[in-house]
Amino acid sequence: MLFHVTMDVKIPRDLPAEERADILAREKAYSQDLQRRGKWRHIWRIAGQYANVSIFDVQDNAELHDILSGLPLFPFMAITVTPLLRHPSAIRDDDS
Ligand SMILES: O=C(O)CC1=CCC(=O)O1
Repeated sequence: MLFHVTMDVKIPRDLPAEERADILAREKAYSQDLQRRGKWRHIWRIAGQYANVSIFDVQDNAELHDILSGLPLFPFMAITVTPLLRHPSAIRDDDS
């Protein structure tokens, strides 16, 4: 199942710099592992915002929930999930 996910990041300004750096490093490693495993298909920065648009390819809602709630930045993000399905006019074979 494919999901479009928007993550809007809001890290508190008073979070100690060391803690912030540690969370960001863990977030990057977590994301890149999921990308290598084909679960996190796309990640795009939204221009001008500390936010991203991502496409996830997972078994079901529960797997997506587990992945998103395991994000090191999860406590500091507003997340919006939109389920996707193949459009009948799509011509690319790898879109479903
Ligand atoms: O910077 C972001 O958009 C938040 C984020 C998600 C995965 C990652 O590496 O950073």
